Amino acid sequence: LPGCPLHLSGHQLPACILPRVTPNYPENQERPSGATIKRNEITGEIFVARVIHGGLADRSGLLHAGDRIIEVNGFCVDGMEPEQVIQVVAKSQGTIMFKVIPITERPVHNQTMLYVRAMADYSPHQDPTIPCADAGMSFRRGDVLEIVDQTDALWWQAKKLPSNTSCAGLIPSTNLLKRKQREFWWSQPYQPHACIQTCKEKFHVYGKTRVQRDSLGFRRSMRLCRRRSHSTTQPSCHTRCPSSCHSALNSPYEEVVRYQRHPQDAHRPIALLGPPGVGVNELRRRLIEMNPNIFQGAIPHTTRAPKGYEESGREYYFTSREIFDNMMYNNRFLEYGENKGNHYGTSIESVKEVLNSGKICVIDIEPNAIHAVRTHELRAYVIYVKPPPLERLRETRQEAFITTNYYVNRPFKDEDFQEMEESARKIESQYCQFFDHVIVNNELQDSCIQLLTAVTKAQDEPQWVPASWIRPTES
Ligand SMILES: Nc1ncnc2c1ncn2[C@@H]1O[C@H](COP(=O)(O)OP(=O)(O)OP(=O)(O)O)[C@@H](O)[C@H]1O
Repeated sequence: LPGCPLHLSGHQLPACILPRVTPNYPENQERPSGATIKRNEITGEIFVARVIHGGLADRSGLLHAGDRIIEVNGFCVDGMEPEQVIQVVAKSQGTIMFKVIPITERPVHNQTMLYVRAMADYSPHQDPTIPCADAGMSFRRGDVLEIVDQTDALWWQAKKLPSNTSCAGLIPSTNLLKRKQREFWWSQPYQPHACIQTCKEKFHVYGKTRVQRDSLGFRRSMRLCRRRSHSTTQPSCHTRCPSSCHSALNSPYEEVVRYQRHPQDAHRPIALLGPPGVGVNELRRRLIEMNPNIFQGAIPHTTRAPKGYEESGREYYFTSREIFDNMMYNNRFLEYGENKGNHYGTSIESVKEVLNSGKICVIDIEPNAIHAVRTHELRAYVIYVKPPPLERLRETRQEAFITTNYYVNRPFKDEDFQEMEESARKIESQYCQFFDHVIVNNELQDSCIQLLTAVTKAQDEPQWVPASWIRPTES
């Protein structure tokens, strides 16, 4: 490998020969690239353990996993510890000469490209088991990764997208990361029913009531009764807190594919969510009002009796308790709940009805309904509305009003903002990997423009979506 300055790293395990990126190699600016080596403990022979995809060794085409290294720059490496081999490499200047016995049967790389969305955070420098931390790649929940090599059962090679580097990094395979998550899960102190605690907290956080404010029924009582039902009936972990309770058991990577909606296909519904009072309803209302021929909300079902001016199919679908229960048991509701003895729910059918009419359905959901809208059937585009920093909340919400259990339209107080921020932190910590887009609701006008742009992109531009939406028969 002519002239590559080498950097030593990976003091932990099987050693790395990692030519560190330097200005001489501008295309590799961000990460080390090269290969890792290992020693056969019985024979003392040194082998190339892994060649990093797109790194120097890979691009040279001269070193391959399984090659036996005999000499480095004339030094016989047999019997040396991998760290000593690295020392030799490190001291080399200019051209580094490897004498190798090539592996006789090179594995054939006929793997298809795999793209995944990370459902967990990972930091190689906090993982003592990684063969070489400097060859590792960190990622955060929600990142889309291109898996370029899965030959090793434990350590895959991947690039984070969008990527401007040719060089991959090591990441734990699905099985390995699952194992790590399980180990972490068991290492945590026992917390009795952590999931239900979350729900209670949620109810506490979301425990403000909202009156129905306009004839179009924005927001309706859905959020309200959802929250109330948390207080009256203790929800089961599975239905209410899937992401918090089962994260340790779920796959840490979700396979994704690039999906471009065909102009003749139904539009993707837009699901807005955010902490109480952040402005989800305001943004949704403004979007629909901007062009009611294009955007429409879903009409909820209710078991309550219609008021004089109400018409079934306009404000609500008025249904019997029997039909409501039936829909509930058949999982036909995205959300449902109870308020003052009446049941309310947003059904999948009511969303599809809007979509079938050619319009874009815009709904607001509770965070735990994300899983109900991220399905093959609906293919929703999830937009998270995030509060701006406290200072900006104080400045922008001077004329705004909040409706709580006790007050209708009272000015915001500092404690409302703090509650909003706390709730935002919780939502983000549990669900950020499912957000397709985030809008920081600072200036209302800007947020509306951002929302319109995001909604348009969701319909007209390719997006990463779960592969199961496109190949629904596969799990
Ligand atoms: N960016 C903004 N700047 C100023 N005021 C805003 C902004 N966004 C929303 N508001 C105002 O804040 C108040 C609360 O907004 P909204 O009712 O939409 O919140 P929400 O997220 O729907 O809350 P909840 O979950 O409690 O129903 C409203 O008076 C709204 O007009």
